[in-house]
Parts: sequence; structure tokens; C-alpha cells
Amino acid sequence: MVKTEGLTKDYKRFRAVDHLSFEVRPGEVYGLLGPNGAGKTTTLRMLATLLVPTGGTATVAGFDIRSQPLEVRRNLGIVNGGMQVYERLTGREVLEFFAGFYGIGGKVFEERLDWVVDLLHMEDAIGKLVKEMSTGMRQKTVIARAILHQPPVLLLDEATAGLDVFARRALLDFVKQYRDLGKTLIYSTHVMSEAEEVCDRVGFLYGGKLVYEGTTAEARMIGAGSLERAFVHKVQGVAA
Ligand SMILES: Nc1ncnc2c1ncn2[C@@H]1O[C@H](COP(=O)(O)OP(=O)(O)OP(=O)(O)O)[C@@H](O)[C@H]1O
Repeated sequence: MVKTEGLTKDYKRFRAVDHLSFEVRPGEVYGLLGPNGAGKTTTLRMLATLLVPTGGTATVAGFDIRSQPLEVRRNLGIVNGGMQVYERLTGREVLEFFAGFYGIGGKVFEERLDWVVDLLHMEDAIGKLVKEMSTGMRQKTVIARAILHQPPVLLLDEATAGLDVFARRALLDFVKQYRDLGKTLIYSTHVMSEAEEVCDRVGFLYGGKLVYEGTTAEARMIGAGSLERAFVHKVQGVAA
């Protein structure tokens, strides 16, 4: 459902993503794990066609990110931690506005609205002004906005940043539910405990390179039951 081949991004002379190749299957949550600066955001922004790769390529739902960007965008949603939403609109108005971009209106919009409200448990948020929402409600609105067109691929970039324990729990539960609908998710984080809980497979990214890939269970075994230990072990092996 997502496939990258030698994906590379240079910022001037600095190589942020270095010949990255990985695949994510339908119905799978793939954890892109790495410390700050590892290249996670750059990778996801290339997949979302928001950044042009310097080298290599990728496909999303079978569409090439370079030559078929519109098709790619129709097939994915992206959520970052701390994304901004229009303060003066209600949750419903925000979603109505974005639905317009996808050509979703009328009865279909009402159906989609019911679907996201139900899926994300955002009954309280939908009628509230964004400026009056809690951080958790805002993040649910951001996610709802990203999935209104029911994309088969969802990219989550440090999506729990700044959330309290309840909002974080709701987000992790949502990730599993969305996967159970047969969707494909890439979950980028440096929080290993979250990855342990929601990811089926993980890739360790360090200095723009994929230094390890395996199922979450395999990775934990390397770290004697801890993904964090496995990560440090693998990364130190590369850094040494
Ligand atoms: N526009 C830019 N110009 C120059 N360097 C950049 C630019 N954007 C990112 N970088 C650098 O590329 C590297 C990878 O950044 P990226 O944001 O992809 O990492 P990340 O893994 O998402 O980390 P974080 O969690 O801190 O966002 C970093 O060293 C960063 O400083």
C-alpha cells in the first residue's frame, strides 16, 4: 500500500533522508521510529507529496508520488502533532470546510460527519468553537479532517505530542480501530511505548537511514522485551 525505493532528500548539502526503502501492507500499522532529526517528518512529507524527493521514489496506493501527486493525495491523510485549526469555527464548520476540498457535500457529508464523530468519540467537540476546545478535542478535529475522505493510508507524525493521558489513549485506540478497518497507517514517533502498543512492524530510522526493520515482537526480543533497548542497541551499533 506504501512502498519507498531509495527515497532520498537533501537540504542543500545535508542529507536528511538517505536511500530509504520500506513497504507497508494493507491493514498494517508501521512504526517509523527515530529520535529528533532522524528524518521521520521529511519522509512523511515526501509521501504526502508536500516535499519533492532528491532521489528515489515511492508509491502510495499504487500511485507514484512524483508523477501522480493528485491521486496520492486522494488516497492519504496526514496528521502532525500540534497542527493548527481555525479558531473561530466550530468542529462541524471546520469539517464542512475541508469536506469541500474533497468534493464531499450534502447527504454524504452528513454521513461522513456521523462516521468520524462516532469513530473518534467527538460528540462534545463537534458543536464547540475550536478556541473553546481542549487540546484533545482539537487533535480529534485534526484527525477527523484528515480522514473525512476515508483514505486507505493515514500518516501520523508525532501525533500524540502535547496530549494528556486521556487524549493520548483515545488516539492510540483510534489507530487500532482505523487499522481494523483494513487501513494502512504509518506511525512516526520517538515514544517507544506507544509504538510497542500500536505498531505491527517497526523501522528504526537514524541519520536518515533505516538501520533495522522487523515485527514489533521481533524487535522487542532484540531488546530483551523492550523496544527502547532494541532501538538503542541497533542505533549504537550504527553510530559506533
Ligand atoms: N527545510 C530544512 N532545511 C534544512 N534542514 C532541514 C529542513 N527540514 C529538516 N531539516 C533537517 O533534516 C533533518 C531531519 O529532519 P526531520 O524533521 O525530518 O526529522 P524528524 O525525525 O522528524 O525529527 P523531529 O521529530 O525533530 O521532527 C534534521 O537534521 C533537520 O534539522
